[in-house]
Amino acid sequence: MLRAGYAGGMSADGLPEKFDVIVHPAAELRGELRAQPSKNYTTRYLLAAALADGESRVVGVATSEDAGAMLRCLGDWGAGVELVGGDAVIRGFGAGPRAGVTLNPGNAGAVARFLMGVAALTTGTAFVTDYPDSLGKRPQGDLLEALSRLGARVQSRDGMFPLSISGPVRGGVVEVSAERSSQYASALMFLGPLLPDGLELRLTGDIKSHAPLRQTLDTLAAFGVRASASDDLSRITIPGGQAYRAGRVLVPGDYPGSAAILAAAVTRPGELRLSNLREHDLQGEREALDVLREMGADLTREGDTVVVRGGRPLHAVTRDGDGFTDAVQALTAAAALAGGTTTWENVYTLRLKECDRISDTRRELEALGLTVTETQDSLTVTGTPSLAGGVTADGHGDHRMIMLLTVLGLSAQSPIRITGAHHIRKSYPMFFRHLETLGARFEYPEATRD
Ligand SMILES: O=C(O)C1=C[C@@H](OP(=O)(O)O)[C@@H](O)[C@H](O)C1
Ligand SMILES: C=C(OP(=O)(O)O)C(=O)O
Repeated sequence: MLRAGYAGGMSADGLPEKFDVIVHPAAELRGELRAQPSKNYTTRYLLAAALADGESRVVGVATSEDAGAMLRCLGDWGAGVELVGGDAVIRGFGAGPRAGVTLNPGNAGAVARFLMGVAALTTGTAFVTDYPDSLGKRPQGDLLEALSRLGARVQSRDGMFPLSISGPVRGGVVEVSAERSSQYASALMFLGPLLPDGLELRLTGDIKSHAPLRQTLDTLAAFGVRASASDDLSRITIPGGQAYRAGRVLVPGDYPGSAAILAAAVTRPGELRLSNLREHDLQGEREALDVLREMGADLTREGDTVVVRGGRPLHAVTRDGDGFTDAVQALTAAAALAGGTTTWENVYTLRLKECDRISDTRRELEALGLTVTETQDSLTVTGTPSLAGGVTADGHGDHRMIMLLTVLGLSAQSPIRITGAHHIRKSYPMFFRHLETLGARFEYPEATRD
């Protein structure tokens, strides 16, 4: 089976297997880029293609580790997986993934959760991860509870990996908490149409990450699955006995990763044209453009191309960050270089991602000399017009933290070293290469953390 992304030795980005990065200050960033394919649409389209009978083509798939994790797990479950040019051709297993398989979704939270939902179609699937300190610490209990209320047998280590799930289940009405992650509800949405009785989902708690839930509905529709939802998404109805319809889907550009490129471009002099970012897109991180504009950035749109004229002074904002959860780290970099004090509210779920993106951000920014405070569900940063740099920062094994620290390094007076920078490959393998084409300079010494 062909795999996306890193496959041992040197990877497609031409960088070593594990590396730190030394980020040199950039006088300016100038050039044109095409946004990489969306992580969240890639994972969804690949899964929906596997749940269809017949052959689907997912055009322009991401080459990130998370995409690779999904492809690997679907292959292990019995799907035919072939990479042809930039596309994935998937021969689906329909409602019948192989039983008795152990899946390893790597460090991919959404991939893991979506597959856990679908595992209720099997008479036993085990889940392990080689990231015990990251995915292994993320909570799965809300989804396991919903699955067990539907009649699945579940086993786990205190609601975390490693775990196992056995069906079959019939479906019906079920509650699932959406307070810690939307991925639990998305997981059940992928499962629902293939159950005899379908699913009447009741999302409980203060629902977080509405945008990815709408992307899941969008994906179901793209594969011919009927589903309806209340405006606030607290009730989602998926009739049972349906089939996913195989077909051809095109992955749109990735807003979360692009938010980091945009944050870099607005904070340095120069000009960037970033294409492949469609205007009417359900990715919540599209809002990053509005936030940067509100901060004072010169950012315009020409169709699917975003044009940035960088180096304008930025000022602080206060925003609810839940709608653009995967862009908060990128925007925090802009906030750290802006005048005034920025607060991201309603971002508690950031604590439950690849690292604790509230406390770990505070620690790293404080080490860079910034003033940062946190509450349970907010992060506040006071910007500085002049960042000294000259320090080593911990990437916390988290691609979004690495993006944040890289953007800061480009604006610092002395280079910043970021440990474990290879974890950028989880979502954006070409991140450093893309910035290099704009004029940034990096060194890639041996990694000093895993
Ligand atoms: O459904 C998805 O693809 C995702 C949902 C979000 O997670 P939460 O729902 O946990 O916020 C997001 O952070 C993640 O990167 C991808
Ligand atoms: C949190 C993220 O991903 P996931 O939850 O899929 O691991 C992310 O991409 O920032």
